[in-house]
Amino acid sequence: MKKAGDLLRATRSSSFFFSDRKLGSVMEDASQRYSYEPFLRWNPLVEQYFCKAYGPRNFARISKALTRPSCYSCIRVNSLKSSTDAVIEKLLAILKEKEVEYGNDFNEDSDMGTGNCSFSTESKEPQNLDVCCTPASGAVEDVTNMFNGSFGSGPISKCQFPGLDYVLFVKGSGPHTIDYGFADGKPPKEVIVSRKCAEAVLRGAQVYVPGVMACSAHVERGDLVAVSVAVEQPSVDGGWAKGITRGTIMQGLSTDPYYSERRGLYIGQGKTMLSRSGIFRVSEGVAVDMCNRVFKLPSLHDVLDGEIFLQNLPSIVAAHALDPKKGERILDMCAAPGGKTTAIAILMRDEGEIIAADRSHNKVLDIQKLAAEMGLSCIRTYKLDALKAVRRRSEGDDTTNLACSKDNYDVTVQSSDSVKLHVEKKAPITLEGLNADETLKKNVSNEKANERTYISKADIRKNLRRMRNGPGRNQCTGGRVANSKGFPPNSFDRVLLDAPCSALGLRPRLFAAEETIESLRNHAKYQRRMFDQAVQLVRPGGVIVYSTCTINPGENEALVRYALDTYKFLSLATQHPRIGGPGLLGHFEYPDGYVEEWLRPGEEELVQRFDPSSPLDTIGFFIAKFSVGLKET
Ligand SMILES: C[S@@+](CC[C@H](N)C(=O)[O-])C[C@H]1O[C@@H](n2cnc3c(N)ncnc32)[C@H](O)[C@@H]1O
Repeated sequence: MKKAGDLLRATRSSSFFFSDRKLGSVMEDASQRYSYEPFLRWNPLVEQYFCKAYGPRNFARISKALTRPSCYSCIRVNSLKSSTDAVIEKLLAILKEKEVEYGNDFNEDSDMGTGNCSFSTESKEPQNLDVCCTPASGAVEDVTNMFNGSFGSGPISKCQFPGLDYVLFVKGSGPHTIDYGFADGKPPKEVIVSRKCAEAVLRGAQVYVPGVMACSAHVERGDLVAVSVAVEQPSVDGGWAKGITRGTIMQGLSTDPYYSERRGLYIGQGKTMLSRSGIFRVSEGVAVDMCNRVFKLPSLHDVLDGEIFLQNLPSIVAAHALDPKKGERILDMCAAPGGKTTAIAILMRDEGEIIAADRSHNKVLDIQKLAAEMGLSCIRTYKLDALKAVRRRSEGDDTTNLACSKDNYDVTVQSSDSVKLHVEKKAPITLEGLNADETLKKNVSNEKANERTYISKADIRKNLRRMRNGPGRNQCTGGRVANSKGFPPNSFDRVLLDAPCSALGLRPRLFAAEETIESLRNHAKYQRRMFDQAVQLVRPGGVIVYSTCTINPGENEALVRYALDTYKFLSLATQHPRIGGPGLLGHFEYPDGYVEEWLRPGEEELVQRFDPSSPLDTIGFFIAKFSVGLKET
């Protein structure tokens, strides 16, 4: 049986692994070199584990899908502020006005040099709005069916799933073949960016100065450059290294850094906003204005503040699965930046109480900002370690206090009228992460990874501010955050645990080998401990929804198995809407003899597993919903 890695390598070999001796020669096939055909590297044991879970072919498909962005942007309309039709109209006008068609938001007046990069409808790129990205499965018809043909000839479509007509899809396109201007053996001028920068660019961002690793000699402002990415490579110590010094000059020769490794890793063409020396002299700002992208997704981050929220479809479905009712008391245990919290609040028509907690002070501020932006008043935010979310008896009723930013004296206090701050007493200065479990913290770096999908407008504004003004003291935005000591058992009608996880479902991803079998198992341990807290906090008769954005069954099906085997009063509940696929049955035996159990027959249809390679073309995501029966005393 061929392993997924073998299959991937086999597909890749014809274009990627021909002799290095040919590289740099005029004989080199430019269409192969200057293409986007990434290959996702995994830790070998992790790859084996996933091959067992999915089968090698499926895993190869999933792995491939992860290297690409979804072929559409998903938008949730704030139905308390606007109507879906009104938003469609505004978005169409915005798209037209800015000519932000499929990521080509670069026609704004520019004082750049000449270059042939400006967007026009006569561009060489296909402008056919009906051309979606090739889904990983290759089944364009399936994607069209998924949208029930509702895109028609326009770029925006309403979601056709029952109850989700306030969700909009804005079509993107790709992968596009780009002519990088390789002529007569003369290589184009180039810019190499970091992997994280490249992943952001594939999602529609520009290349910012900190993301540039290397650049051709003699690059001037206004030059057209080919942008490629330096992905981590095996290092001599057996780990992975970036292996490129920032500021390296490229000569267009095979001796350039990562020359062969960058083959097939070209993400587009752009116009430099600074000269080579400028790029490495300044610390912020746009370095390359991407004008010709491999994937074109409309850039909608900065529009219709408060009226819309860019959110992955499975996240919206997770809020629905919780089925919150007006007037209920809901806990969102790991809530920042508040995407699901605000979705829940809107489903409750802003009536009831949502406790939105996160362990990070600054991220709690982000929830506040988002709630304020969306005009939601039923959300109370707290800084709380979900591992200590159940209040111990000895801590009495003094549930919360006020934690201020580290340099509170120097910053403007930001609070919002529409976000209730439950403030009972002024607290001493609290440092972020003080409560976090140190051992687990060492092993689990999920928080950072997870941040990547959830980009709130607050984040974008914050980043823009930082670009302009620098990070500021302690990188702290300042503001008031209520510090919680936890909540009494059985005090919530419903609990959402959108757990920090390995984030191996997020797209696009160009490197996955940082996760080992051990780190994956540590994520799972962390999640179980959080789940234990959720079980105590929800009342009998209540509901728990558990979700992750990873494809790892150890953090998904195995958590469900743990929950059902540990707490006999829990049962899996049916979810509405049901859009994802079934869960995984079976088990996996680790080399150390530990057997990880997944679902048993009959349980698989009760969870939702979003496969990134399926025609839905979403991120990898998992949702389980539990009904809580009478608890043992
Ligand atoms: C997957 S993200 C949550 C995304 C959020 N639910 C949304 O939809 O916008 C996981 C969050 O868990 C938080 N987190 C990680 N460890 C935590 C802990 N021990 N207690 C509380 N929050 C934690 C992270 O700060 C991160 O914001």
